[in-house]
Formats: sequence, structure tokens, C-alpha cells
Amino acid sequence: LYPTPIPGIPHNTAAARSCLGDIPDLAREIASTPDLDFQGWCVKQTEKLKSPLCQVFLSPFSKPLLLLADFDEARDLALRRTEDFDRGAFVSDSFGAFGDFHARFDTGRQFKANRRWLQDLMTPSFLNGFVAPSTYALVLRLVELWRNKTRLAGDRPFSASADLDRINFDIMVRLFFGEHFGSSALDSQIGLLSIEQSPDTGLHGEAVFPEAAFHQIFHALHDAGRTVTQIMTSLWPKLTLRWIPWTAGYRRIQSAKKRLVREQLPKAIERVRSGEKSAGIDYILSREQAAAEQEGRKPDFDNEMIINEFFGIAYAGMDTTEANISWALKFMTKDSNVQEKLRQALHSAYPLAVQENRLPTVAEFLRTTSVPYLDALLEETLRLHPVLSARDATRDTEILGHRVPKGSTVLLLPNGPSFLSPPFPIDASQRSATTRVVKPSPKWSETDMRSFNPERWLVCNPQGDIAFDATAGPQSAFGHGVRACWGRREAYIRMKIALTLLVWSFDFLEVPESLSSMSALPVFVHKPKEIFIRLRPRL
Ligand code: HEM
Repeated sequence: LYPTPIPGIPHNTAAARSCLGDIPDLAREIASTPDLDFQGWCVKQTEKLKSPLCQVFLSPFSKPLLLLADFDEARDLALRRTEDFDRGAFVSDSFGAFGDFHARFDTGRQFKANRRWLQDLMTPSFLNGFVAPSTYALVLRLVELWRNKTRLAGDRPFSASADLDRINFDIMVRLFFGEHFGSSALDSQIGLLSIEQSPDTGLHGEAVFPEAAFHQIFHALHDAGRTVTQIMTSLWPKLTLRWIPWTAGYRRIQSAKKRLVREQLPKAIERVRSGEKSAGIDYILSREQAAAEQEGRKPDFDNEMIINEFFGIAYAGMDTTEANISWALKFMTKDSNVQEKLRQALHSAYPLAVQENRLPTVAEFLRTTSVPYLDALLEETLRLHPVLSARDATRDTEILGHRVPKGSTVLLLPNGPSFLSPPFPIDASQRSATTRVVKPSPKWSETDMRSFNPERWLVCNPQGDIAFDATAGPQSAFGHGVRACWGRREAYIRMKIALTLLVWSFDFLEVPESLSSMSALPVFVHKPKEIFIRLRPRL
């Protein structure tokens, strides 16, 4: 009944002598340590066991879970060791409530077929021609909403969480369904506040606004998102996965999908048949049509994976990007110096907009390849609040000289040693053959690894200008290799447009201590528990 450790890989010896393995320790530590979540607990184990590779026992009668806490080795594993490691059950099971979509598949035939459907959506022409203008327009609506709120709230802070939920939801549905989706979560809120009415006052003096109802699809995405954390942290992930279809949340997900199929697919099929492409879904269906023609079959427009792709991708792109925008706003609110540096950098990048006392246009935004301080600020926020990646061993193999049996899951910790604390010393001979042949990555200075310091990403280029260096030090926020984040380019466009327009439009003023907690929600994506803002319009 006891866990079976993999020989030679460090573990908590008491846990190996208990049927429940590390579970009691995990539960106790998380309950008694403020702000410690699952990811943080994993990092703590590597530090406690003083090893870049260790194993924990979190699921009775299952293989140990491996924790890899070394940037070079983890990047190599995801980037180059694709024969040894693939997506695997940890992620695939956790996203079970979404139904089959590409992120759940190993990198085989079905994964490639689904990716072919999606291949137009991250191209520069789709991103620049469609996504950036639509995102820009939505951020302008957010600016309008926050102007209204500021007028009604006076000097009081107010919560930005629901508004950020709204805009990120609108952006994701527009990526797939364009203007054909019809309603907008932001517009509903703007509409509600257009009826002049002073907001209530909350416990800490904040203004509390009424909330417009969210769309059914929004709730379904959140229902599905909740199941990810539920399955990931379950003692019996496979059993939880089996039980989820019996829950009310799952039924809501299914009904939301049916609604999308009913309301969106027929219109999109019609557009594709008439040669029109005005939304992401049109490009997906066109790819299916082309594949069908090539293979001499009828297009499978009813394939439920098409809507599952929307569901999975919308979730993958919503909370992650929103979390990073929220943390960036928090860091800027906490440190007015950072905010001023960003504003200065933006003003130097768009001098005509300053001269004409207006916001930079979307065309100017797209012409500007880099605003180094903005890039650095976003990267630094991602470094401090990254998303976890995982891989499963597809055959018996080795990590850092230890035998790793087929089927073992390895968590590639993006926030432990190498990133936020000094790397473990590793004998080069223990490293994988592919790590040994490449130059070791630069390391972060050990004096301030945990602090928020965008400047660590800035260098002076040969022309004497300050430039952003994405390779200045370890960073794994989007993962690596063929299974790295599919939406990374879109995420950067969204984060940059949002911060540019928001910082240009408002001063983010200090908020009381009681409303400025830096705690994160104990869920898969590190979102701040709360985000309060107090604004002074600038234009
Ligand atoms: C700041 C925002 C984001 C962060 C930090 C982030 C992070 C990640 C990470 C760490 C992975 C796993 C990579 C791996 O296993 O190596 C991932 C996968 C993925 N992300 Fe993102 N992501 C973000 C935004 C987005 C957006 C905006 C979209 C969609 C528009 C998206 C879609 C996906 C998809 C579909 C996958 C699965 C890829 C696959 O299985 O091959 N993500 N993301």
C-alpha cells in the first residue's frame, strides 16, 4: 500500500512510509502557510530535499510525481527530448471537462490535424488585420467604462476584476466568432452604468458597482476552468474525471457548447460556403473544407472538436493573459516609479500621439516593434507569476542521471530554483546529451531574484540604445518546444495594447493597504485574489 519511490531520486522518507504519501503534508502546509499554493509547495519540496529533481507521492497507487527545478534541463526536456517526453495524462486528464481538443492530445496525428484547423489564427496577417484592431477597440471600451466608474466613484478605489474578466472574455470570443457573437460583456456593463446612480461603499471605503449579468458561455468557461484545478489537485484524478460528467457544472458546459453550435456554426458554414472569412471560426472551417477536398470526403463541420477547440483555447487564453495584465497593474500601482518609467517609454515611442494629445492608434501600435520598458515589465510580471508545464515520459529514460520509467509525469517548475532562487549546482556529466552540447543559459543575479525588477531584461545594444533582451535569463512562462503556448503571440499583442492604452489614459493612484494584497488565488492560473484601482484620467 505504500508508495514505490523511483530508486535514487530524493523524496520525503516519511511520505514513502505512509499510504497517503505526501498528501497530509501538502494539505497541512497549504492550510497553514499564507499564499502557499500547489506550485509553491512543489518548489518547497525541491528546496527541502536540496535537489533539482525530486519525487512526491500525491496519488495513492500511482507513480510518483517528479519535480524538475532546473531551467536548462527543463527547457531541454520540452524543447529537444520529444522522443522521450510528450504532453501526457497530467494535462490531458486535467482538461477532461473541455472534451477532446488539441492541447489534450499527445503530439501525434490527431494533434497535428487539429492544429491544421487552427493554423491561420496565429499568423501575422490574422493577428494584425483582425485581432489587434478588435482588441484595440475593446480596450477603448474598457477605458470608457473606467472613465465612467471614476466619475461616479470620485476618489474611491473600485474593483477591476470583473471588468478584466469581461474584456478578456470578449477578446477570446471575438478571436473565434468576431462581431457575429453579438453581445459583449463589456458593453453590458457600460450599458448598466449609463443609468446615473452613485455606487455603494464597501467595507474598506471602496466604490461597489452593480454587475451586469455575464453570458452563459462565460459561466460555462469558468465551470470548466474550475474542474482543471479540481482534477489536478485531486487524490484520484482519473476518478474525479469520471465523476465530473455527473455534476451540474458539466451539464452547463454541455448546454453552452450546444448553444454555440446552434447559434454560431450555421452562420459560419454559410459564410465559408460563400467564400467570406470574417472570424476565426471561418478560417477553421475553411481549413476543414480544404482538408476534405484533398482527402476526397465531405467536410466534417459538425465535428464536436471544433467547438471544443474554442472552449479549450478560450479558457487557456482568458485567465492567463488576464492574470498577467492584473499583476502588471498591481506592480505599477504599488510603485509609481515603475508606472512613470512605463509612461515615459510609451511617450518616447509614440511622439506624434503626445504632440497631438491623443492615444496611439492601432496602426502606430503595429508599426512599433518594441517599447523596451513595456516588454521588460510584461516579462518580469510573467517571471514572477508563470504557468506550470508538465510532460510524461513516453518510454523508459533518464533525467539528470536518474532512471525514469515510462509513464512518469514530470512537472517543469517555472518559479523555483533558476528563476526565483539560485539554481542547484549540477555536475555537467549528469545532464542530458542535448543539454551538454548547448551553451548554458545566462543566470539571474542571485541578489534580487524574488524582487520585481523590469530592468533585469534591459541591455544596452551596440548602437548604445536600451533594448529588451528576451534571453537575459531563465524564463519559462509560456513553456518550450512544440507544445509551448499556442497563443503566445496573441497574448503579447493583447497585453501590450491593454497596458499602452490604460497607462496612457490614466494615472493608477495608490490604493489603501487593505485593498492592495498581492495574494494569488489557489488555482491553476495565478490570478490575484483581488485587484483594486483608483484612477485619475489623463487625456
Ligand atoms: C500570459 C498569457 C499566457 C501564458 C502565461 C500562457 C502559458 C502557457 C503555458 C505554460 C502552456 C503550456 C506549455 C508547455 O506545456 O510547454 C500553454 C499552453 C497553451 N496555451 Fe497559453 N498562455 C498564455 C496565453 C494564451 C493565449 C492568449 C492562448 C490562446 C489565444 C493560449 C493558448 C494555449 C494553448 C492552446 C496551449 C496548449 C498548446 C499545446 O498543447 O500544444 N495561451 N500556455
